[in-house]
Amino acid sequence: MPAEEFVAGWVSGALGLVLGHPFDTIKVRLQSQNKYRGILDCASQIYRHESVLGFFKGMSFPIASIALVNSVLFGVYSNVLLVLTATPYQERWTHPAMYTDIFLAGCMGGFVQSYCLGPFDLIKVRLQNQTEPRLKPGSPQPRYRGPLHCMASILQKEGVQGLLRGSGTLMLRDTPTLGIYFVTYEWFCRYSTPKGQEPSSTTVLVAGGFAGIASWVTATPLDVIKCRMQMDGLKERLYRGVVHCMASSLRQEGPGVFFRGLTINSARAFPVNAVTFLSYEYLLRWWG
Ligand SMILES: CN(C)C(=N)NCCC[C@H](N)C(=O)O
Repeated sequence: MPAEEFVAGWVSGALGLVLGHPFDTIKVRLQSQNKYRGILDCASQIYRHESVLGFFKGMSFPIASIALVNSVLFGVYSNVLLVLTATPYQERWTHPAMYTDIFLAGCMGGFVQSYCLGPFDLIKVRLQNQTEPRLKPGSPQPRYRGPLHCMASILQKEGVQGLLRGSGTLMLRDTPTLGIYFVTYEWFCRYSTPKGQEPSSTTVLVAGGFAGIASWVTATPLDVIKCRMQMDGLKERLYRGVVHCMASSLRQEGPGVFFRGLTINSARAFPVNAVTFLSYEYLLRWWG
């Protein structure tokens, strides 16, 4: 089993994560709170009330979990593709796989990844949605003092089931969109590279960026619902399930609700996934 693919997935995911976290915080706030007028308003409110640290709320847990999550995604993807095509990584560009195999391997990676990601993502979203400034003495205490306290309070108040809140929606979001992610990446690399050659660094960067955008554009409607399901239960239970959450969000806010955070998701997706794919490819080439 090629273990390098798992390690490369971890390192590349961590680089992308740090770069993209401030965008991610703005997106989560826009999707689950109605008090912001747009991206700039949200960013300036975070900066004014919570300082630059506000953008990095909830980052420690994703950093700790990215080792598991991204290595699972890239490791499962590469190994499923290896099983489907019997072509090792080194021969990927000389014997290109069929797009259906790439899509299936990506879906599988997304499906398995979502099982590991659920509780970490829930804690991240809950922490990102806390608007209390961290360092101001005398200001109200936030509900959660940090990721471990957040996890303990969820377990205590909402039970083990509480830690899995939103996980089903996460799985629905990630399974097809990660298929789209890898297909877009491969398609762009092949389109911009002469047959049989390895793509250049610029091609890998741009292909990774577009793969990120394509996957997030298609993931945004379920991303909004996932975010709402994860915040549900904090004060009162508003939704009876995914379909009820979709229907009531649509009824109350119109179809535009499913595209909330789309611009920021796409703006974040390009640099994050450009860096992720470039470091992934380089690490694997370096290991030979
Ligand atoms: C749910 N979707 C669309 C994805 N997970 N797409 C893959 C991008 C992964 C990358 N770590 C990122 O956060 O952009």
